[in-house]
Amino acid sequence: MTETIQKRINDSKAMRWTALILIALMMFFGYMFVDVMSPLQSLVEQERGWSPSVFGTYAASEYLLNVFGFLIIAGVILDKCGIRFTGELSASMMFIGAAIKFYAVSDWFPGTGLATWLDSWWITMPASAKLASFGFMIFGCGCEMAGTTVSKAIAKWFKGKEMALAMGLEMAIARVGVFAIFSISPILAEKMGSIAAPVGFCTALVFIGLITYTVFTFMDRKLDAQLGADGSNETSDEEFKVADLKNILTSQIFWVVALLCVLYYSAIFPFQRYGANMLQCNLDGISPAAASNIFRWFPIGAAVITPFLGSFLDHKGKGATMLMWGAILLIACHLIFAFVLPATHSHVIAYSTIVLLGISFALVPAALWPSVPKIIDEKVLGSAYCLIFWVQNIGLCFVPMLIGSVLASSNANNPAVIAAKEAGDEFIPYNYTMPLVIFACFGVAALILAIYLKAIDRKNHFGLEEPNIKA
Ligand SMILES: NCCCC[C@H](NC(=O)[C@@H](N)CC(=O)O)C(=O)O
Repeated sequence: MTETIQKRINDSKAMRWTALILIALMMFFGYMFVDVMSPLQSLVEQERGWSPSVFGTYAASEYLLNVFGFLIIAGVILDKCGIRFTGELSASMMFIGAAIKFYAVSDWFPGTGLATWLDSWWITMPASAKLASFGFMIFGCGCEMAGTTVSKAIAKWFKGKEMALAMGLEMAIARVGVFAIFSISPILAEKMGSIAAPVGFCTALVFIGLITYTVFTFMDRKLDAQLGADGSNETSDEEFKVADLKNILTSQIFWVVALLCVLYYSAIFPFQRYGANMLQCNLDGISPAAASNIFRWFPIGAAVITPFLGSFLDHKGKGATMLMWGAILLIACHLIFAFVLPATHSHVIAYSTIVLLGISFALVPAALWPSVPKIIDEKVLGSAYCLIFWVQNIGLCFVPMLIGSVLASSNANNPAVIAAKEAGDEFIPYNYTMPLVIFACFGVAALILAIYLKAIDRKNHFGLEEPNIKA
């Protein structure tokens, strides 16, 4: 008998890819909101009086509650209440946080009683920055919880199917969002004459994300009805217990993956903040805009390649090997930036290293996130994703501060930097060798963990090297 019977909603290609688009849109708009103010730093300083250090405090606020334990609670909520409730909760938190931040930077806020009160303490931090940081903190909790919920949702909908491709596409769509907002945000701010305009625009998009996720929950309800589950814990027959967290935290492979994740991402996201300036410092005479133009190929390159690597992983496997190659490329790129670029000032080397780094940034995320369901029991998958994010967020919160202080101390006696500062120049020609060597060291540690991961996978047969789709 050759006839195939479609049993469940996710057996239909059209339905499962529609589900993916609906949930990916929430992350697309979320990632846009995260970076909406990143290209507006000098404008925020002019309009609202945020100094660079105020801007730094505001940027760190996104991670604050997550680092102090919110992500652990988020994991429990996700495994106890399921992807529908947690997704709605996170999308709502993203919207509420975004709306608070929009109000804080809007013209309606100055002069209110709240603004006067917020201005009366910690006076170096303007009232608008305090309220915006509060909103961004709530948004950050929602966005990270959403990131893990989406991974668990994809694992549920694409189990035994194109799971890595789906996760790769979701990340690619989110990266396109970052790329898009870096171009749109300054244009909107200029055309509307206010930084509040792009923030308001992205707040509206976050609300649309809440709607698209709500539509997905109806599809997911149908899948659960077909699975015969009751909807409270959709992916497992056994009920999740908080005590199960102990099993994750005492699992060796969990720690290998979590540490690999924090080390790798600590050499990527914090580098993203300095990348354009690093290129400007090493390619004589190039403008900030020209440096950004080279640098933007990094996330967009990763976005293009990630789905292909995801598809490769689905059909051929080799997840642990991909993690190793991602770490090797990361080390090579940071060392080229540290030693070869300052010696050659070559645009060709700059471009090719950015492309190589983009390939690394595709290899590791494409292999890492779909590997988690292979090593962690389904009923604690949400908690595992959240705990990995938690460890990662600690790194993402502190590494930028480490890099900033290493950059300052390693340039304290740099004659070119001293001269530029004395002359009041806008452009300070920093030497980035030390921060880049630190990034490369993170890569070396990640590579050692990737090699170890491959070895324990071979011994314990987790299936990290095997394809997701069995022929
Ligand atoms: N469903 C998404 C999987 C994770 C994607 C990953 N993002 C993160 O790790 C975030 N925690 C980063 C952040 O905190 O900004 C990525 O590769 O973007």
